[in-house]
Formats: sequence, structure tokens, C-alpha cells
Amino acid sequence: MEEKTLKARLLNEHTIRVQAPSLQPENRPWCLVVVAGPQIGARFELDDAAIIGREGEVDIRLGEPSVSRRHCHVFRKRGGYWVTDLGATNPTRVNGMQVKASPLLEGDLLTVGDLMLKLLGPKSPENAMVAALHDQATKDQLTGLANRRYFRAEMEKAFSAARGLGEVGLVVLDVDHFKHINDRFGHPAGDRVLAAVGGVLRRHAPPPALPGRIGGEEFAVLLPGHGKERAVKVAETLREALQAQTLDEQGEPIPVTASFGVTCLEPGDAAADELYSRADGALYEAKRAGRNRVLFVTAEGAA
Ligand SMILES: Nc1nc2c(ncn2[C@@H]2O[C@H](COP(=O)(O)OP(=O)(O)OP(=O)(O)O)[C@@H](O)[C@H]2O)c(=O)[nH]1
Repeated sequence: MEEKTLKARLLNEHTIRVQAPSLQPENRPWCLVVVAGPQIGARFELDDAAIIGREGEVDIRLGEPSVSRRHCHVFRKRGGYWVTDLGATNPTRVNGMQVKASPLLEGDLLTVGDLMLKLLGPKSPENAMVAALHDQATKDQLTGLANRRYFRAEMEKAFSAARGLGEVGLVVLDVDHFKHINDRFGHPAGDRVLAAVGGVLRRHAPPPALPGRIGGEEFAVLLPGHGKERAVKVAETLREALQAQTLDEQGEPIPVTASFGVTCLEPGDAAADELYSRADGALYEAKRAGRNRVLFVTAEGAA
């Protein structure tokens, strides 16, 4: 074959490979992604306008001391985005330049306190990478549920958003006698049980409920907008669905049950951790009382 023709063919084959579907840019909403500083990898979707700030009634809450309470305002204008500084102590910067008001174009770098955020458009080729990194940072690999760190962060957010007034329910559950399952059926079978628990939680606790794997065989479900009755109902549904599962190892059924502790946000709760400890205490009592049951507690004790 003539050298020129061979080169052309190789080039052609190479071109075909480069155009594989996985490399097509994904179509997502406009977003700001933290590319440097604290919270690296965090991704915030943008609507028409968003106030970025440290705390309180802002749309993108960064919670860092270097960020002012109300730091800057990002908004849509003439088909693109603009940013205006809101008198921040550490002035807002775009591509390193201090700005009062400035257009914000795709790929621009926005400095807010110690954080640097990049504006990504719907077809940015970086969307797939950002989504993959976000998944790695926030998901438990075995079950696909929220990991401990992400679950805790979302619990903090729900706690701040409710400010002791809104309803937030929390369910903490732990597979019963899981050590026995591992010992009897083997570690891989134990892993399959955990993955199946993840599946049940996903199916029976749909958004805005957030199911997570906190560690080992302990799971939790955050229930924004749920008071006692609804939170207990979710826990009972999960308990029954887990018990009804038919898992087996080489034909031998693997019995799976779990114990549940449930609580709800109360006006006296000073931190999200208090909510978690309370539900965890109820879970411990559910175990002591014989397992495979749901126990609800208030700050005063079992209810
Ligand atoms: N297969 C598997 N086992 C795990 C994993 N993480 C933790 N474990 C095991 O889970 C078991 C937990 O056992 P225990 O804490 O004694 O609890 P338990 O047997 O469920 O007893 P109760 O909670 O009192 O009902 C330990 O044997 C751990 O090794 C995991 O990712 N996969």
C-alpha cells in the first residue's frame, strides 16, 4: 500500500476513535464548579440569578470565613451571565481582576474569598469530568448511595435551612446480625446484601429523601419536610421491604432484617449532630428490644 494512502487510513481510523460517543460533551445546566480552595469539586447549578454568600438567605451558600455574608450576585443578562460585587470584604474577582460588575463568560474564573469557581456551559466538555469527580467524592462505591461525608454535609444544610422551625426527619438503620451473614455466607455475599439494602433505600425513599451509607452496615435516610408520622411510615416501609427481599447464596436464603431509629428536628436542637445522635440512640434501643423494629424518639426520650 502506498505510504500516503496508509497514513490517510490510519488517520481516518484514529479520527473515528476520537469521535466515540463517550467523548461527546454532555448537555447540562449552566453551573459554577469550585476548581481551587475549600470545597473543591462542589458544583452549583445556575438559574436566572443567584446570590453567593457565606450564610443566611443566599442561593449558593459557601460557609467559609473568607466569603462575605452576601458576597456577589450572578445573573443572566442578554443571553450570558454577569456578576456584581455586593461590597464583599475580599472583593470579587473575574480571571484575577477585581470587579464591581463584569460579564462572566463560559470558562471564566470567579474568585469568591478563598474559593475559585469556573463557569461551565451546557455543552462544556468538562461537564463529564466534573460529574465523575462529583460522584467519586459524594457516593459510596458499593451501594451508589450518598457517602458518609456527603450525607453529613446535606444534613447540615437541611438543618440550617429549617432553622429549628421546618420539619426534618432522620432515619438511621443497621442490618441485624450482619457479622453472622458474613460468617455464614462469606464476605462477597455480605457485600451483595449491602448493595441490595442500598437498592431498597433508593426505591422506597425517593427524592427529596436522601439515603446514605454511613459506614459498614449502617445506613441513614434524611427526610426533609417529614414530621413524626411520615418519617415513621418511611422507616416501616423500608423495614418491611428489607424483610421481604429474597436473597440467596447458592440456593440457601439469606435472611435480611434491620433495626431503625427515627427522630425529627426539634426547636431546641443546636446542631445537626444532635439529631443524628438521637436517632442513633433509638437505633441502639431498637436492637436491644429485639431487632427488626422501628423506634421513634424525641429529645425527651422514646415516644
Ligand atoms: N461484607 C462486608 N462486611 C462488612 C463491611 N463493612 C463492615 N462489615 C462487617 O460488618 C460486621 C458488623 O458486625 P457487628 O458490628 O458485630 O454488628 P452485627 O453483627 O450486625 O450485630 P447487630 O448490629 O448487633 O445486629 C463486621 O463483621 C464487619 O466486618 C463491608 O463493606 N462488607
